[in-house]
Amino acid sequence: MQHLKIYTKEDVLSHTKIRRFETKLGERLQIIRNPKDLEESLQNTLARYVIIGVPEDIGVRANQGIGGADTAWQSFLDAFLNCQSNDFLGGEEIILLGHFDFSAVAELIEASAQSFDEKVDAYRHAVNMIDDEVEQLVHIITQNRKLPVVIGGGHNNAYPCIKGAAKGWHKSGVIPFAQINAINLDAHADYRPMEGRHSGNAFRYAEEDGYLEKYFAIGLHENYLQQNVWMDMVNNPFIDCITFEDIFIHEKRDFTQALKDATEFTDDTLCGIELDLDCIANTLSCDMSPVGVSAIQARQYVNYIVLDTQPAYLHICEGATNLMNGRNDASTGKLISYLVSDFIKGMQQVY
Ligand SMILES: N=CN[C@@H](CCC(=O)O)C(=O)O
Repeated sequence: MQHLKIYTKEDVLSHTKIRRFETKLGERLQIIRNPKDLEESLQNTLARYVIIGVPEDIGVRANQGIGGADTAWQSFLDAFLNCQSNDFLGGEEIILLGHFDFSAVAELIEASAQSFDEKVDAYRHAVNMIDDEVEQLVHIITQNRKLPVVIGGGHNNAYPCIKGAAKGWHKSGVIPFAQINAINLDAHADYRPMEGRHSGNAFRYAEEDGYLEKYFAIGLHENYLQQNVWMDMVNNPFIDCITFEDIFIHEKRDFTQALKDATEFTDDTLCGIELDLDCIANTLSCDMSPVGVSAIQARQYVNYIVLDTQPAYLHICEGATNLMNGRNDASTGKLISYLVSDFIKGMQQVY
């Protein structure tokens, strides 16, 4: 994992504003004690949740999308580390492990690719390297029975999350086969064909490679569902979905019923929890939209799914604070921070 940067206490405190008479999460959460031996550090901590950043937009660019998914991580840290440590969330139960830095790879591609097609090919090739490193880290975390909280990055990282978690939870003895389920709140199915890795085909690759058993997508926007993908999904008994239109426009099922259907469909084994921020209306993300669920509904999604499933990991992706088309919004990190704290608080209610 040559691109992984493991954080020190100083790294954490550099994002934490210390204030008298109060304690912030950044003062309480844990770091990896011995970066030279990640496994040993994970084995010797009572912390249960391991947060990692994958601030890259290589997968999005490989999908011909708008870059910028590499910009949300730092603003997430600024928000999350300055949350109050209190009875609702103390912080000791969390390890902030660090982040991957693939920026040199993206710079090299930008500088050397000669044409649009060459660039797309190079980005798709680079996603394989990201897949390998993210998978390896998720594998190590889960085989030590810790829960990865992965902040992206493009939705390409669902593939290494699923693969790494399936292998790791299997190795730990928690599941009998290296195969898990996934629930995804998203405007897009990300089940595009296997044309080279990118942010739009993580679930297809995970299924074809045998690491994803069942997949439930909630809130897909009909306008952005490719007909071939739709046909493949409806003809696959291991995949189910409900569109945004069926919930909010045609009102066939309400949001809570859709969440219940998702957890019932995937309740036979551990389940990856996926959230693409482009499904939240007006949230700065690679395929931002004026139409979508509210931030409160996204928080309800995380809380409901955690309480009603056996989580394998949490992955929040595609958020940005600065997009390559010039749009900015500094609040994305704070939104991610709410979602991460909802996940950990929810987990603590159950386990
Ligand atoms: N993860 C996002 N997937 C979408 C991207 C759409 C876009 O950026 O234009 C998809 O492949 O359809």
